[in-house]
Amino acid sequence: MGNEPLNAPDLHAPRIFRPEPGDPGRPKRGLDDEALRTQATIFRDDLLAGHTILISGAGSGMGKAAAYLAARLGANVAICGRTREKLDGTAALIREETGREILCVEANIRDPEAVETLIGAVHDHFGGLDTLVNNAGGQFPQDAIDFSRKGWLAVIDTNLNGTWWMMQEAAKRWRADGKPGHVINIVANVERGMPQAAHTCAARAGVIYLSKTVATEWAPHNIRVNCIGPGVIETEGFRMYPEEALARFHNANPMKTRGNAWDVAEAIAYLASPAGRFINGDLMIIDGGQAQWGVVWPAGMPEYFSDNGAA
Ligand SMILES: CCCCCCCCCCC/C=C/C(=O)SCCNC(=O)CCNC(=O)[C@H](O)C(C)(C)COP(=O)(O)OP(=O)(O)OC[C@H]1O[C@@H](n2cnc3c(N)ncnc32)[C@H](O)[C@@H]1OP(=O)(O)O
Ligand SMILES: NC(=O)C1=CN([C@@H]2O[C@H](COP(=O)(O)OP(=O)(O)OC[C@H]3O[C@@H](n4cnc5c(N)ncnc54)[C@H](OP(=O)(O)O)[C@@H]3O)[C@@H](O)[C@H]2O)C=CC1
Repeated sequence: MGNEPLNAPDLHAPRIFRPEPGDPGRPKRGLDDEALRTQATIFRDDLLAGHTILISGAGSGMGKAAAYLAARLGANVAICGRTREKLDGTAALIREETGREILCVEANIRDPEAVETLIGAVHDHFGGLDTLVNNAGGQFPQDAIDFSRKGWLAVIDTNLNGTWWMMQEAAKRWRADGKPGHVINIVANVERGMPQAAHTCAARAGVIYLSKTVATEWAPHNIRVNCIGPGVIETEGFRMYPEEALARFHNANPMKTRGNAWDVAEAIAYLASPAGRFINGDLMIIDGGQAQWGVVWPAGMPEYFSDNGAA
């Protein structure tokens, strides 16, 4: 697979991709319900019995897979997102496969009052919360120089502020109740930066160091805080990227492959289980080695980089 530039090498031409509503003519991506139903797991059936887990953005992708796996392992599951039908889809899958009911709350994590209500609803419904998974988030691919102010703010507000409102609110409740707690923040592999994803890179780096900091501050309250940094994981979220770019996403890592939502769901289950009890302030990278090698230009590679700089 070559690394030809996707766009004409005009340094002044803005690279913009906006998916059409409904994605006409585009393939569905990620693990569908059928695929989720048939995933095997190494974990025992009752691993998370009695454990309450709240997963944001669980109407699709990694959040949905994580919610489904947690329910299979016996957890009390609460999920949130902005779109009711997507949340209902996750609840229906879980009901059909496990017979368990989950709590679905329509909430925008950018709204701190909605977040306060959400955390309260989980406590009211299940009598507490053990693990919060901040998975909701996203971005669009664009050269940073062309970001609109609104676009920059949307990505920062979702991925940094939204994550913070959730973790702070959960921690306040844990402190008030004198209960232990655990936060898992889904970020991204930002170690080498991310061309055409600078907004999310800034937000995720913020979350990683926020997490490392409060992992210490909140240790006296028995609250652990960890991050998971996925590399290129094929999900419904790939609709944000043009097909020509997606055809090259495997070049992001030396395994030359894409991960899937189950890879991340199993890592979440591991961290939430008793096996994770001494893991705190960590960043678990699940990226097939992207931190060491690989290149992706999700909005099109500028000609300047097209020979890949290989010696
Ligand atoms: C070393 C190797 C590194 C490799 C790096 C590779 C990088 C590729 C990453 C691949 C791996 C990551 C994959 C994923 O994360 S997949 C999951 C993605 N899922 C999503 O992104 C879905 C959620 N995303 C969103 O909801 C939106 O993107 C957003 C976060 C912006 C949500 O904001 P909001 O709900 O407010 O959305 P709006 O549509 O109203 O947009 C607000 C403004 O944002 C600007 N905007 C939005 N879309 C685009 C676009 N496609 N291009 C340019 N600008 C955009 C715009 O200003 C919007 O306002 P207007 O509509 O009024 O103009
Ligand atoms: N897939 C990948 O390769 C990678 C993904 N990530 C990150 O992992 C997380 C999961 O991604 P993935 O499963 O791939 O993508 P998806 O787009 O499938 O999932 C993101 C979910 O977040 C929800 N969401 C977005 N904004 C908000 C908001 N303001 N409030 C509440 N919910 C919101 C969306 O639902 P709705 O729009 O209905 O609210 C959606 O269900 C994201 O943060 C993503 O950026 C990081 C690195 C790589």
